[in-house]
Parts: sequence; C-alpha cells; structure tokens
Amino acid sequence: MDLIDETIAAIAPPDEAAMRDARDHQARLTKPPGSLGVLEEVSIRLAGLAGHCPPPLPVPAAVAVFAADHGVHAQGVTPWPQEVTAQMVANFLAGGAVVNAFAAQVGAEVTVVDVGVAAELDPAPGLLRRKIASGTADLTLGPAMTMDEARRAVAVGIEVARDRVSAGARCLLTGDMGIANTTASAALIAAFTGLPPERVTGRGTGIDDATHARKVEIVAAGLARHGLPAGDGADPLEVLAAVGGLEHAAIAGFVLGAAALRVPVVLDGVIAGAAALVAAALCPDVVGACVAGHRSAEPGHTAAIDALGLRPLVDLELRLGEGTGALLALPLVQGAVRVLHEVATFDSAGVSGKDAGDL
Ligand SMILES: O=C(O)c1ccc[n+]([C@@H]2O[C@H](COP(=O)([O-])O)[C@@H](O)[C@H]2O)c1
Ligand SMILES: Cc1cc2nc[nH]c2cc1C
Repeated sequence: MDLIDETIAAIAPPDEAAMRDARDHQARLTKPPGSLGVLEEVSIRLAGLAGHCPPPLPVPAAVAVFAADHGVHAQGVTPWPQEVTAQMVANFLAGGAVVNAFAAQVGAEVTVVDVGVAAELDPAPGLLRRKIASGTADLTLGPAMTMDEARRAVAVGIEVARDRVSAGARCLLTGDMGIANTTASAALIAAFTGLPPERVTGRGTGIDDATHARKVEIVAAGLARHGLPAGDGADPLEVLAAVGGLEHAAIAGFVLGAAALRVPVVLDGVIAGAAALVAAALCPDVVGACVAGHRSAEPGHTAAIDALGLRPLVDLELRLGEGTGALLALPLVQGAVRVLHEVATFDSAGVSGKDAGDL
C-alpha cells in the first residue's frame, strides 16, 4: 500500500458514543440547553473525532499555506501576473501578509509549502520546498497534472499534516496561494457537484463582467475537454489530475492526513472547499475531521460546503485565501471545545434547573 491508501485505510467514522457523551454533557452545563447554537454542534463533532469527551483542546494550531501556479493562467482568467504567487510566498515568509497578522492574532504557527510554484524559491525558514512541478499544464488543453504528479502532491499534504501533528499541533488549518486557482477550484467543484460552470465560477481576486463571462467559458471548456462531470464511477484522483491544481492535491492530502490522525482541520475558502471534495470523494469519512472556517464570497465555495454538509462559522464576504478565514474561525472552534472542559454543570455549581412542568 502506498501512503495515500494507508492514510485512507486509517480513517474511521466518528465515534457515536463520544458524540452522545458530549451531547449529554452540553445538556448539563450551566446554560440554557442549545444556547451555544452551532458551537455545541462543533464540540459534539470534535468529541466524535477524538473518540472521547471532552476532546483535546485544539491548541496549538498550525496553518499550512500550499502555494502553486496554474497553466490555465494563460487563458486570461485573472488580472494578476503569475509571478505574484512567488512574490506573495516571499511576503508570507517575511511576515508581511494578512495570514501572518491573523496567525499572530490567534497564536497559530505558519508554514508555507511550495508544492508547485513556477519560479524557483530559495531556502528560507518556514518554507517547505516540496515542488512537484513548476505549475500545472493548461486544463483546457489537456490534463493539468499527470496522475503521478497528482498522487505525489497528495502525499506531500499527508506528510505536512503528519509532521505538524508530530511537532505538537492539535488543530490544522488550510491555506493556499496560487494566482488563477479559483478557475481550477470552480472546475473541480463543478466536476464533483454536477453544478453548471455559471453557478460555481466567481470573480476570484476581482474581475469585470467580460472576464467573468470568459472564465465561465474556460471552466466549461475544461470540463468538456475531460468529459466531466464523469458520474459516480469516476476516480477522484483522475478528476483532480484533469482540472485541479497542485495545491488542491496537497490540501486534499492534508485533509486526509488530519482525518487519519483524528485531528480537526479547519478549512479556509473555495480552494480548500474544492480540495475537501476530492478528499471526501476518496474517503467520505474525512468530513468528520473538517470544520468549515468560513463562507467565502466565491459562489463555488457555498456549493462545495453544502455538498460536504458543512456549515461555515464565519461569513464576512472574505475572498482572500491564504488561510485567513480559517484563522478567524479558530477561536470559535477552540472556545467550543473549552466549554466542554471548563464550564460547570448545574449539579456541580448548585444552579437550579428549569422547573419541571415549565415551558
Ligand atoms: O479563499 C477564497 O475563497 C479565495 C477567493 C478568491 C481569491 N482567492 C485567492 O486569490 C488567488 C486566486 O484568485 P484568481 O482570481 O487569480 O483565481 C489565490 O491566491 C487565492 O488564494 C481566494
Ligand atoms: C496581492 C494578492 C494576495 C493574495 N493572497 C492570496 N491570494 C492573493 C492574490 C493577490 C493578488
């Protein structure tokens, strides 16, 4: 068995008994039942993932920003030059990007992973050089990746998840950087959900109506070129190789790796949503490890998290990527679990429950 198969084999469904314990415990805490809304559901899901209640506090946290370039950039789907990918990687490493500010705000470690940046990057502290290829090929002309490249990029993500957890992380967050990657994301989301390109293709970093119309055409052409959506029997890795990016592949692996280790993974925006669809197609139980950090402004992101059955914690019209939406959600996830550890029960605190018979 290779690393991908071994990782998938290690993923199991949520532990129902632990979820029941968490639900019962929530009902005994000194608050009206259900008053923490969606956060109660998060705490119950994380108990199911851990296999016991309370689950470990998701502290410390580590965000991995997977960076890669895209051959479909040549089709004019984004106003930004491709070299911005490498330039932003340098900015992340210098500590000057929004991801750095938000990570500092919530005490998360930042790792940047070059899984497919077109330019050669010099060694730097905080940079993992795991380049599989110097960007993908143009998905409208042929497969974006070979199957071997796709598998090796997924393996990179699995290894990064494993290494961050070995280094002590108890919560993983996805991040991405890749000019043109919202086009590949839209193609993946259309391929996995069956929704038409116009429903899942957004404006990415910001494009005018004419460029958006062209982007929808490019997504449609890419899907047609590869016979997608291919239906239930399709190999998810073939779909990934056909229209995905190297960072999508690595993030799919990162999600699989987190799920195998039963460590929660907070998903960022549309790129993570597309990658999580790949991971869930490979192994539906990965969803038990996933928390949707936020809802991105990209329409395809809502389609992806709906298909995964996930509810976003933060909804601020963000469309940056880098892991920024996941980082903003992190204190919510941590607070949800801390409640199970620290809040007194009605019995222990001597607080009266509702009178029997009251409505
Ligand atoms: O996370 C999101 O939902 C998101 C939405 C729009 C844009 N982005 C970021 O913007 C870049 C891709 O945008 P584009 O327009 O070049 O496809 C890439 O670096 C992403 O991290 C990210
Ligand atoms: C400046 C810039 C920063 C980004 N961060 C993530 N994607 C990005 C795209 C651009 C263009």
